[in-house]
Amino acid sequence: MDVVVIGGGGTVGSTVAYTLSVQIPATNVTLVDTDIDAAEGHAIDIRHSMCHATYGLGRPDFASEPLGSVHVAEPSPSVVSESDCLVVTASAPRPKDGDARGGRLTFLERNLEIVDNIAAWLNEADPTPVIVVSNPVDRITHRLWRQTGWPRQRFLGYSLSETARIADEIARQTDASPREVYCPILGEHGEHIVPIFSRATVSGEPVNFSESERDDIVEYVRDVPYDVLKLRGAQDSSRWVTARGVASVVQRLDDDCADALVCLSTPLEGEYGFKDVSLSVPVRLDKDGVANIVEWSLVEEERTALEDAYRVVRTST
Ligand SMILES: NC(=O)C1=CN([C@@H]2O[C@H](COP(=O)(O)OP(=O)(O)OC[C@H]3O[C@@H](n4cnc5c(N)ncnc54)[C@H](O)[C@@H]3O)[C@@H](O)[C@H]2O)C=CC1
Ligand SMILES: O=C([O-])CC(=O)C(=O)O
Repeated sequence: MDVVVIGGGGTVGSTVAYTLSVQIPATNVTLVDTDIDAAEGHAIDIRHSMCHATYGLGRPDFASEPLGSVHVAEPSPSVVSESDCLVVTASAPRPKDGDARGGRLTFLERNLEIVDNIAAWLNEADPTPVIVVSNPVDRITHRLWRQTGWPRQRFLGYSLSETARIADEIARQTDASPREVYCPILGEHGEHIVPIFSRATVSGEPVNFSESERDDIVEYVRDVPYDVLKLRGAQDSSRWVTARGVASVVQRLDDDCADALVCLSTPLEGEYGFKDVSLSVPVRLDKDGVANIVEWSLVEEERTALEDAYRVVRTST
């Protein structure tokens, strides 16, 4: 599989490249970045890390598999046309107040300019599935769709770290393993997340929380990326959970795994009664991106929260 990471010289982009090299060793990754030296520095380092696999150190099974590579390239439509998917992590540096809760929105104006620049060279290329990571992800996904003119089915805004965070918190509260927890999240990647507790399960069984327990869980999910930022220093965002989630979406595109649903942000044109907005909703994926959007029936509280997310995101898109 050939994956282009636009913003690949940065924290998340380079970690996506590394994670792909471990999770799907045959992947060829191309890093595109305005800071070409940073991208080259990461490409060399990750290529060296892959040599551990060729020697079979610790993972002899890799030795017989084809190995991909990691390279840099200048932005060009041909790089994109030759790829199976794009990951967009390009971003302005985090603004001063961007490490406080709600900080994703502080990137909005500068990242809209950045994706407009990217769209200007992308739209000469053949439409390719795009996983958008740059924040605020729902608005940036929508803008990139509008500016490229590619089919909306190609656009997948990445919001799955919140699903991982809620699984971790529910596991803690119920004394279960996070692997046994399922609680999908719709809505905005931000303050207006909409956890679908009515579909939550632990070890395959429905789970009930009181209103105050639900509120505590949601507050944890809203707070924790900013706690992580502050602990590590404001320029180091949640690279590990994000990169692993993005690599898993890339893998899912490759698997053509039609039946399993995943919640990602994609442009809506009437689904859930919304249009002119991108929000996370359940989608089936195929190699071209969104195969179809699934409309779940929601309980009243979830429906109201989703409508709030729509109003907030749409007015600033
Ligand atoms: N959706 C999610 O779950 C997450 C989103 N993010 C967001 O992802 C973005 C990237 O985060 P980091 O990697 O930590 O930032 P970073 O600052 O380390 O990396 C951004 C990279 O984009 C490059 N860049 C800027 N303009 C460009 C352009 N026009 N073309 C190509 N490259 C360009 C920069 O040179 C830099 O290397 C941020 O907006 C962040 O908020 C981060 C973590 C999770
Ligand atoms: O605010 C950020 O850059 C990080 C982010 O979106 C996340 O980790 O979910």
